[in-house]
Amino acid sequence: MSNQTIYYTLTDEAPALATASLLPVFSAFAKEADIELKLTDISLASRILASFSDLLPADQKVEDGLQFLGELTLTPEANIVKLPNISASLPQLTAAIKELQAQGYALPDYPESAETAEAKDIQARYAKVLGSAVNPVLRQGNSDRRAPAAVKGFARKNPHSMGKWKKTSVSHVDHMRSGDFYSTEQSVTMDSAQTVNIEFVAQDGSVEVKKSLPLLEGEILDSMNISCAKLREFFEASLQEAKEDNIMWSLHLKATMMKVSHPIVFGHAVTVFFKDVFEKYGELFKEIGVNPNNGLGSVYDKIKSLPEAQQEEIKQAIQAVYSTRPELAMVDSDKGITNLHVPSDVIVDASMPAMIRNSGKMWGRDGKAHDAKAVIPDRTYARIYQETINFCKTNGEFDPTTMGTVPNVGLMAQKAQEYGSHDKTYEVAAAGTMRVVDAQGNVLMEHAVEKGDIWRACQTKDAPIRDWVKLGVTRARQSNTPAVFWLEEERSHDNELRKKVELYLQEHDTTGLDIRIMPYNEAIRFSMERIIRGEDTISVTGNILRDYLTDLFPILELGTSAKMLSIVPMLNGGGMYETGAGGSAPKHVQQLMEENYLRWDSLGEFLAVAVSFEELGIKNSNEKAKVLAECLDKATGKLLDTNKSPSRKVGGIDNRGSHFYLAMYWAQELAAQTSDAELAAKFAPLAKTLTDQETTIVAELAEVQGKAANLAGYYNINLEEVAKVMRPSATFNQALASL
Ligand SMILES: NC(=O)C1=CN([C@@H]2O[C@H](COP(=O)(O)OP(=O)(O)OC[C@H]3O[C@@H](n4cnc5c(N)ncnc54)[C@H](OP(=O)(O)O)[C@@H]3O)[C@@H](O)[C@H]2O)C=CC1
Ligand SMILES: O=C(O)CCC(=O)C(=O)O
Ligand SMILES: [Mg+2]
Repeated sequence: MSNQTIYYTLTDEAPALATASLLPVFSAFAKEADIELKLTDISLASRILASFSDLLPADQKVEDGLQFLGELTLTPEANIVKLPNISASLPQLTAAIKELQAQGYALPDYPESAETAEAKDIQARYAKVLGSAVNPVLRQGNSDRRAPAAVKGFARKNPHSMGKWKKTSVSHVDHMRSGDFYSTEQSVTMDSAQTVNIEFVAQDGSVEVKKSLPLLEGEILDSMNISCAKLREFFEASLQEAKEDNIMWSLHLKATMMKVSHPIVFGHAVTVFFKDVFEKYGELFKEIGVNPNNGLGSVYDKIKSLPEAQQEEIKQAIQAVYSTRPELAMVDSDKGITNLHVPSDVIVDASMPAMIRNSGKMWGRDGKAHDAKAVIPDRTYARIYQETINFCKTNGEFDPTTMGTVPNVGLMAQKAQEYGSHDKTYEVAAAGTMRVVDAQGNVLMEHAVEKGDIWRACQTKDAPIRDWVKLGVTRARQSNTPAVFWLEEERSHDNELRKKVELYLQEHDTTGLDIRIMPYNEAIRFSMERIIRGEDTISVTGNILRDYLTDLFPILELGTSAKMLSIVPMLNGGGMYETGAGGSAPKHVQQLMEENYLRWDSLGEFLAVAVSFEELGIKNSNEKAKVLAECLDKATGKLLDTNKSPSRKVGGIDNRGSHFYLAMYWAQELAAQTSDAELAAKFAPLAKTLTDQETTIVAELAEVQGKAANLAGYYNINLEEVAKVMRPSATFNQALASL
């Protein structure tokens, strides 16, 4: 493997479309510094194909890009630019399978239930692809996410819209008060390396070993349980309260990343909300394969197999429920898609900040925004949103022109905390006890459980914690900013973590630094009190708070988390540069298909690639790579200053136009710099051509807008076909080819 290789990921949806236009720019420039950008396909479609590769004919086999990159992350040479990918919910996974089957791949259907060995094998293969299956594998380091100074400066000068907050807003967060993960969490730190067993003890005393877990010395192991009965009671009470108070009801989960536990929670919300329907048609639904964990969409999908009259009857029964329940938040009011239709439509990290930015309102049936009860059942992290809402009610909305920033240092490496919980999460089949037993037979933790409860264990290894503390201190020192470790005395996991934080802080010179440890509510209030005074505060948090906060603050500060610099310094010395902190923006693809306009902002890619070049330059003493990086950063600054980022609507500059401007400014910077004469000479003609041809190129790009675009595939895109749509300017293409 050449050290001069950067692996650029091909993912899904909007970022994959953007790649068709942007990668040719990066590749053309990189080659002048002897850098190769290798595209590695980790899209949902390719991951499905890879996991069935042994069963596919030779011409349909694909390389397992994720496995390749996963191995690469463990080496010091790793230099990966990672774009957001779909973490597929079951409905998305089945849609992708269907598309691939239609394209001629003889893939098996997803088995709804798996009794035979063959079905079990198929299900296990698909389970590997389901949900957040990429990030936990590639993130072999902790996370450093921040808004670069140029981006923050731009947001201050060009503030995004912010919904007004009124003191009279009745929006709030509703969560369980008992029986959730928060109230049941137990945690231990292993004093020696050993294998422990997760066991289920039935009421008759029989013991079933669910799993053996090899643990390292110093590893933290947690276990916790959600009571199914209390969860359902909570949903019912919450719905009744919302109905009485005449407030919209809106569920916010992360069924994608928490791929085992949250779809089950989502399913309970669906069956409680539509209780009348599920009571009446429960047996029938079972027969036709309705899975409430896949949302109301599953009902509409599966009843298609029934006679028309019966379908109509069920549809009417669903409609009748709406009059007995509070108004339900909508995902797409024009199409009648509710918050309970598909588990991956409303994803809490992005959906709660969007609600808070929008005056605490969600969209209703009438297409208008209304105050809402935001339902986030488990209290562990839900409370930070209530605190933010309280703050906005008291102090009004945040002001992007003056507010400070909250960068994050997140514990994430080696599947830390909830990230690694999926293969240790169980929907309990019968009443009994779930317990963890050590090698000597001592019971380390145990929970009394009932049928339907959701029990899980999480692991956090010592080395990642030590690295995370170091990263927190380093960021505090480098940016001269107070850093707060968010740790809660009420959580036993955090108490174990805290001992290590206090220990490992001693390994660093912290003189002159402001480093604190605070419980979540205080930490967020402290950060927000500082933010409105224009002051910055680093949040040093566990994995889920990392995820939540790196959407929450960017969306309030910058309008989107796409503008974040997201670095993963890997434990083994390599680096992964993630683009932005958000997702793959499915809505953007819809707009491209309808009117050939892609509003995806590639700023995250620009920032990530600059750091990737810089790191490669440092590691390989490649001076040209460093010059490319410096000039790319300057070009990005200029692009912001001159307002050449994509606008939202047809007629403006879209993703492709912003790529052209980036290339033009980048070439201009390279031609003008004096540290590398060879590069300056090489890029001068390109800078001239692009500058001279600006009007022509912009016109060629604008010409295609406004008509439908055919992508020939949603999940399994053909990059050459997509390039026809995404590279419509012959003049620009020729200029790049001439390098
Ligand atoms: N790192 C990763 O791999 C991540 C992957 N995901 C995956 O992404 C998918 C969508 O998740 P979702 O929660 O809807 O979050 P997204 O971040 O994709 O979308 C939320 C909204 O943010 C705005 N947005 C996000 N990125 C950009 C960008 N680059 N340019 C302009 N606007 C942007 C868009 O708003 P508007 O419509 O107003 O333009 C978009 O509709 C899911 O499949 C999820 O699993 C999610 C998070 C991280
Ligand atoms: O892996 C995922 O599903 C989502 C990751 C995410 O949202 C994040 O890292 O911010
Ligand atoms: Mg996120």
